[in-house]
Amino acid sequence: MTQYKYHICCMGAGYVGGPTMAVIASNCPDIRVCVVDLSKRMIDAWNTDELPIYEPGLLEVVKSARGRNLFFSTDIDAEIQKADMVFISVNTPTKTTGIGAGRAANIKNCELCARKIAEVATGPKVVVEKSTVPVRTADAVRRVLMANDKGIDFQVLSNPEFLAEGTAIADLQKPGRVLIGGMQTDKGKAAIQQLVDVYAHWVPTERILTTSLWSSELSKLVANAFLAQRVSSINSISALCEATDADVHEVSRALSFDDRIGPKFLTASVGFGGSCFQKDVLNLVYICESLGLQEVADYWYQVIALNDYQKQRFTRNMLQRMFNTVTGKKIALLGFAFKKDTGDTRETPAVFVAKALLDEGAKLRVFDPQVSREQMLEEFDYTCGVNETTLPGLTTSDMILTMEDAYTACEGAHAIAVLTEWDAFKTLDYKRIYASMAKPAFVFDGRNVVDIAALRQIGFEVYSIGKPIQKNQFI
Ligand SMILES: NC(=O)C1=CN([C@@H]2O[C@H](COP(=O)(O)OP(=O)(O)OC[C@H]3O[C@@H](n4cnc5c(N)ncnc54)[C@H](O)[C@@H]3O)[C@@H](O)[C@H]2O)C=CC1
Ligand SMILES: O=C(O)[C@H]1O[C@H](OP(=O)(O)OP(=O)(O)OC[C@H]2O[C@@H](n3ccc(=O)[nH]c3=O)[C@H](O)[C@@H]2O)[C@H](O)[C@@H](O)[C@@H]1O
Repeated sequence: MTQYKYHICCMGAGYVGGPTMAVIASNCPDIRVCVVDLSKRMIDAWNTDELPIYEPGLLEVVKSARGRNLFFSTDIDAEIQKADMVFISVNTPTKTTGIGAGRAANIKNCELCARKIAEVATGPKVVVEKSTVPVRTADAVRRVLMANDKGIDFQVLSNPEFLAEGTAIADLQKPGRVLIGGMQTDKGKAAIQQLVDVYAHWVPTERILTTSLWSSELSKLVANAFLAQRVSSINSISALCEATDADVHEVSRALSFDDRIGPKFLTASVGFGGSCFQKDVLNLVYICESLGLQEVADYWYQVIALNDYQKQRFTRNMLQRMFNTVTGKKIALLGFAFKKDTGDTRETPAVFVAKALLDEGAKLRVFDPQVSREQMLEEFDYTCGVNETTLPGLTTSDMILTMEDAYTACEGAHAIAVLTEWDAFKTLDYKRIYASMAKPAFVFDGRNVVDIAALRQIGFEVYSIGKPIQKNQFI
């Protein structure tokens, strides 16, 4: 039987738990890592080569360690008992009801994990908050754990994750930084060191930062808020560019040469999506409001308000350019995921654009290389309440068709809306697409991926975020 130096259990086998633990296991053959989840479906999929999430390079990493020192299981109690260290990597979505609804993060799942650990543990453990949580959640986790009546010692650490979907493996293999927060007591420092030792297997120690628990928890929320703020900032400028014939790409580039600003996160878009930016900024807003810091809350809330404006602005422009009606018109949506190289659709701007078009009576033909029809319809239902019962007299198939490829999606369409920046959309045969579409044929590019000049040459009427508008094309 293999002897492991250390045992890790991770509760939550989602976008963070799965890839993070796979990378730990592949870099630490001396550590046994087991990822557990309440969802048998997720665990079963992790044990096949049809992983439950799409992430470039993930399957190779999983295969390199699965069965050696990486395991996926639903036997949560047994795996917690075996572990020296338990990561909590469960979802912390925005609350939908009760106090703080629409703002506060729901940490119910984290608390349930802490209760489960306290219930089944038979020896001391380091418990690591990997989920993104409101600042001071570690205190709640610690109190739940310490309320066990077995006299077991638990140390709680905060180790927020900074990976981005689509680049998760690269981000995990070569992280910009690993952040570990812990109590500044002897036991707390010893626990911090245990986690440092895990990451030090492959991360240079100068990139492993240690802080207090509260600084670590808060830094994660603030990092996402700063990133989201940059996207909202450049998106606000995209509206100004369209009004002045400036080009947002040129403006971004000009900014990026200033070292103090830098080149990243300056790409204007139809709006940011994903499961975290909105959730985490709203959570920051809620925390500030709860602490009576209303001006600070208002400041950060603008990041969300601008993002909503950007999504609405995109759809309003489509409507206005298409003679103020899309009723009965076929519209091809290219892309549905919230960004390229992922199949994740949580908070995707595509669903908001799609919902607004459906409200106007459009018929949607959607293509995304990584999103199934089932998942799209789930997203419509979850985010906008659109389902068979809310489309009176219609089935969802009357209004939303998912297509095999971009070409069939565009056949007979009046307009194309590019909503995810998949590389493949840059090199489509747009001449062929143009020939198959109703005329005038519109392209609304929410991701600035198409070659505007080339498409205009073919005959398309093209509108891209933050780009000079082509005036009087048909006059
Ligand atoms: N998705 C991302 O790119 C990133 C997410 N985060 C944060 O990481 C946390 C997890 O996010 P995701 O992995 O995206 O969520 P997810 O929804 O993909 O996965 C969470 C998993 O936890 C499981 N779970 C829930 N309660 C459980 C319990 N009591 N016991 C065992 N399993 C349980 C669920 O069944 C689900 O499979 C969130 O707090 C999120 O804000 C942080 C950085 C990046
Ligand atoms: O906490 C999290 O969940 C993660 O949130 C983001 O990662 P993610 O949401 O996966 O993806 P991003 O690359 O940040 O993109 C978020 C959204 O912003 C949009 N975006 C991003 C960059 C940009 O310049 N413009 C822009 O519109 C993307 O298209 C996407 O819709 C952060 O980048 C991660 O560091 C963080 O760990």
